[in-house]
Amino acid sequence: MKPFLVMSLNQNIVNFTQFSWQDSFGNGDVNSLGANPENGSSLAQSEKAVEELLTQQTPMLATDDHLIEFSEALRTVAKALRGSAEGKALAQAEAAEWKRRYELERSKNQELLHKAPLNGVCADESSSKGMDHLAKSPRRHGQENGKSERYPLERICSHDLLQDGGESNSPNGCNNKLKRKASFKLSWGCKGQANDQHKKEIVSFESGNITTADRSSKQISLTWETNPQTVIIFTKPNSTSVRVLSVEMVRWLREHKGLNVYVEPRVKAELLSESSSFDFVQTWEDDKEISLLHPKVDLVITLGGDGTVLWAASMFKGPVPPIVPFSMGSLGFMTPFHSEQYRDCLEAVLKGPISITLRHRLQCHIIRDKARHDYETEENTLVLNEATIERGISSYLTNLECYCDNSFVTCVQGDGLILSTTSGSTAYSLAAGGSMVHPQVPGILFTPICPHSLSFRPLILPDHVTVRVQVPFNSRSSAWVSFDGKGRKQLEAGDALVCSIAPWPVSTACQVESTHDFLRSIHDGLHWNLRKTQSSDGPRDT
Ligand SMILES: NC(=O)c1ccc[n+]([C@@H]2O[C@H](COP(=O)([O-])OP(=O)(O)OC[C@H]3O[C@@H](n4cnc5c(N)ncnc54)[C@H](O)[C@@H]3O)[C@@H](O)[C@H]2O)c1
Ligand SMILES: Nc1ncnc2c1ncn2[C@@H]1O[C@H](COP(=O)(O)OP(=O)(O)OP(=O)(O)O)[C@@H](O)[C@H]1O
Repeated sequence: MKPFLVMSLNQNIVNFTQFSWQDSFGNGDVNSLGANPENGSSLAQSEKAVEELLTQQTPMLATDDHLIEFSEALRTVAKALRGSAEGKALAQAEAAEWKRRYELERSKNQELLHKAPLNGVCADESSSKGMDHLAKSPRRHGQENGKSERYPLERICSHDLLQDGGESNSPNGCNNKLKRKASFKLSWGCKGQANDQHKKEIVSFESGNITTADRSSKQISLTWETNPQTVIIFTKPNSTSVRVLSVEMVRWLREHKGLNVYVEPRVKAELLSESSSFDFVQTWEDDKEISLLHPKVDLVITLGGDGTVLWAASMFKGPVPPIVPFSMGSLGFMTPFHSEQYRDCLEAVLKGPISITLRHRLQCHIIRDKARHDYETEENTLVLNEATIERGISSYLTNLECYCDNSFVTCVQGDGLILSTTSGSTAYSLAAGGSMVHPQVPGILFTPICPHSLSFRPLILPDHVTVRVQVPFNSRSSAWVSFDGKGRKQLEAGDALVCSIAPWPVSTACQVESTHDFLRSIHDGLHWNLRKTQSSDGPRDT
């Protein structure tokens, strides 16, 4: 070893190594390193400096294996870090542009609101459709109960984000004439409480006293600010009743509601085989194209069971439009709407306001041991229910090392482990002994499958953590991971699955409201705690 070289290198790489080791687990504080675009160039310089330093040193002996390995590791770290900083700079530039557009749009809205205080018109509506039309509309924001209300500045309004940025050139008609999505606002409040501003500061500590100012999660209500124009329908395949209903629903949405309708390619073929009059229905060619549709789609409708909701959510790798799930399966934890009453339900949803359940998703990322030096890694997968890591066809116990924010949790020896969202708590996790958790409780369920230990109880972890599950190098067998029961992938020794809460939840429309719907689903779906009531004629405490 050459002490001088090691010292110089250490001075140059101290930050690199800290960043890389943390970041590979999804926990690194990227801001501390890549907070400004200049970091990209300073990191490139550091990388160059490392290169120079390495070439300036006295020639290494062939026996200096450690040193060679160390310098290779350094180059990899520097390369990864530079890529990360460049990505960050790009994202920041994009965020700044969005902020600028937001500010511009907001001041335009306020100006227009000021000019038209009597009808409470949302600015972009007035510019796109004209005041006359708006004055006639029965559902103007701020006019409910005859009141003329100004928007609270803190409201969350979708239209700033969802303006249609560009036209797709899809051959299947994705380049439709729509200019923008319907805008809506979300408001938070408990029953009977007029508070519709969500306070960001949940905990205050004025004068040294810690108090909670607000709940982190509340019943959320969605109010359309402009009329929804476009819906997308996902249907369970190979079901005659679903097929019959989809034909009827598509016709009704077009003829009675004047909506643009997208369906899956398979369904479009089915509709055309019914009648050529369905040629107005739009579709897409491959699943990548559908994610481009998000900026144009106001509402997603599912016809099927929970699996169809999972399927629909999986089509959106980023933000998901609100989903209206109709129950056409046997259980239906996430499908509160009755298909027989679809017209009334859709009328109510299209009119709004509606209660929604905001269902968190997990983003899952596989880190392959053999690709640990590669900057490019496998794509993230988003799950609405769970990621399951299990032994697959192997007859050996799984041996999974689990870490939570880099703290060792435990080693799972058994059939496997389920990392579930709270929405998924009533699915596989429940069958494996996990608790049922209200879907709006933020958290990650850590549920073992048939653990070979008497004391392994399931855990519920907070929503801010990152969980890493690793197949140790000395494991007797590999493991398999599946996502919402699909897309199974093998995890070999040294591979890891990293999961954290995704920034894109799935909002599903409620029949009544979130808690009511959840309780109804566990009563009706599972017959939870059903027992004959004990009669009162018997012994009593005196
Ligand atoms: N032993 C088990 O209970 C078990 C085993 C494998 C998979 N699953 C679940 O099946 C899901 C995939 O569903 P699918 O419909 O594509 O497959 P599927 O057709 O095999 O149906 C699985 C069942 O799970 C129910 N289900 C799905 N999500 C649910 C939820 N969030 N709450 C309550 N029940 C739910 C469905 O209604 C269905 O009855 C997986 O995400 C997993 O949770 C359960
Ligand atoms: N549009 C779709 N395209 C392809 N597969 C789908 C689609 N919708 C649903 N599926 C798959 O079909 C399967 C069954 O769907 P779903 O759970 O909705 O119906 P179900 O099994 O009849 O309902 P339940 O489980 O409540 O009885 C699921 O595995 C789901 O992934």
